[in-house]
Amino acid sequence: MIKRCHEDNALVRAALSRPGSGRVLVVDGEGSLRTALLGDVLASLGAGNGWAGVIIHGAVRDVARLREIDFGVAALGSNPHRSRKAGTGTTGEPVSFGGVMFTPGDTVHVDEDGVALVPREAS
Ligand SMILES: O=C([O-])CC(=O)C(=O)O
Ligand SMILES: [Mg+2]
Repeated sequence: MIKRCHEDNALVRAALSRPGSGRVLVVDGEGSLRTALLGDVLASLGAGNGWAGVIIHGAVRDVARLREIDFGVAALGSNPHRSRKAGTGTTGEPVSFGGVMFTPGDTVHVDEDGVALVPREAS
């Protein structure tokens, strides 16, 4: 989980550089569609490190290539602009967006229609 990485994807790269063990990285980009928090390079990095995918409350880019990578991507939209690499945000805390609180250990189901969350207590 990455909280409040507004138009800054340094923490996304850092997280996807570590072993994913089949997990989904949840990223709270505070809903900004002005810069992309992930593209094909970071998606390939995550796939290579065993991440199942990402849920991004923000934008991505390189969409045509993302479709070819075995890595799930759910995002609000796309934008070709790059993000800052300053390291804004925090890692590991619960994050909340779209009226949903994501807590480490929850299960998520994602398809083309959207995201469904199964809280840890219910699974
Ligand atoms: O480098 C970035 O900031 C995002 C990107 O385009 C990629 O991951 O391919
Ligand atoms: Mg790229």
